[in-house]
Amino acid sequence: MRRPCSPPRSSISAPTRSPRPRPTWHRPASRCGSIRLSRRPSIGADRPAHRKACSLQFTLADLETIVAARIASGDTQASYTATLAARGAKHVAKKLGEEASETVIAAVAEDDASLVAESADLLYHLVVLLQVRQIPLADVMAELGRRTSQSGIAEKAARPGTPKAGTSSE
Ligand SMILES: N=c1c2ncn([C@@H]3O[C@H](COP(=O)(O)OP(=O)(O)OP(=O)(O)O)[C@@H](O)[C@H]3O)c2ncn1[C@@H]1O[C@H](COP(=O)(O)O)[C@@H](O)[C@H]1O
Repeated sequence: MRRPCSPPRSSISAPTRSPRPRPTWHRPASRCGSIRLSRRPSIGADRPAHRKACSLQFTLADLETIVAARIASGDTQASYTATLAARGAKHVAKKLGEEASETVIAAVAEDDASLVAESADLLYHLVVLLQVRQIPLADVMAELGRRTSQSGIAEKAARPGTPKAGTSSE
């Protein structure tokens, strides 16, 4: 599990009893250490995204940019993303499934910080999987955007073979 930025010393609270404490605080931009950056140009290209991350305006599109650069670098010595991608879509999908399970466990049995951390792991692995399959995140966002024209309940009711409201046996 990835660690978030450490807080300034003055804001560190007493240790919790949670087996996997995951603080949600964030360092000021100049001290942020949540994202590892290389000095090499290919990987250092995501420096603007790092600055953005540390100002709490980070987006999934920013993460996609970093992930794409790491995969393109092919640097399996320095990059977990490159290592993950090199093992192929099946392996990334398996990791995504594990992260999904950990997110579910965090949702039902752990604290908010754990759920936030597991959710970040889950989204990261999803972004890597989409990149490995060469599917732009924009395609997923477009699909989500398309769905805003209809409620989930209306969409489900419109599916062929779905019983009309009030006629279900459940
Ligand atoms: N957001 C993430 C991120 N979230 C989780 N992880 C990594 O995902 C890995 C898997 O987590 P697990 O807890 O499952 O660890 P594990 O079971 O020991 O993993 P395995 O060795 O079995 O694969 C860990 O190494 C985490 O560090 C991430 N690795 C990278 N990123 C982002 O990707 C960028 C590039 O990272 P690198 O490719 O490593 O340079 C980073 O700057 C971040 O922005």
